[in-house]
Amino acid sequence: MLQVYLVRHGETQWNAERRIQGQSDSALTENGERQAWQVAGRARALGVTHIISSDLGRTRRTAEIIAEACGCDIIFDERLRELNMGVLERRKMDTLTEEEEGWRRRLVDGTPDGRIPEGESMQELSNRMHEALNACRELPEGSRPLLVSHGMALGGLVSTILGLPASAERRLRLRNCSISRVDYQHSPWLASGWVVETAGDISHLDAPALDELQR
Ligand SMILES: O=C(O)[C@H](O)COP(=O)(O)O
Repeated sequence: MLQVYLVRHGETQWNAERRIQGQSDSALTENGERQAWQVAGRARALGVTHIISSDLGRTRRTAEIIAEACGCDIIFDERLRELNMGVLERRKMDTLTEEEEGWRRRLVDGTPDGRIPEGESMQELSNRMHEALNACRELPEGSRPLLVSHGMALGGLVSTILGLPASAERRLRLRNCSISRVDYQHSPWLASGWVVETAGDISHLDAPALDELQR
């Protein structure tokens, strides 16, 4: 059985300011760095052997901290990037017009073909996330990989493994530096292929991120 750990990056400046990131970027806050060290300790205890990360700055920094704790190299994979949020990237949520908030709400509420103008749909996001996850099956026997990615990207991946539409991803609360685990297996008791073992575990963190307290 292949066990794959899924980690969302640490809290960023824009998470704390409630500014939309998508494939734009902002640095980890001090709290985000601390969260990354805490999840890194958990990853070391879990025996992680490979770290595969989105190439955006916030995931890159989180992956570097986990790699230092685990003594692994990092493979960067752009398929693990956050949803492209088109014209709304870099905008503060409380400055959106009614029309813009409507585009965002359609994504959050789970309209299957919702997309922000010039952005990506949840199905497109989920397809590339599955490709990146399936690439883990090529790693040597006994590997225990950890993917570092983003809230909507990981939410879409876990939702679709559960058989929900990719647009159901906002039904999952995947907090900064939470760990989820998915297994590739052929147990007689479970559906063949990927199954979800845990989603959104934050028991290794000593405090939730600022943006999470506001939700
Ligand atoms: O602002 C965003 O892009 C998303 O809502 C959250 O993305 P993140 O997981 O990269 O913070």
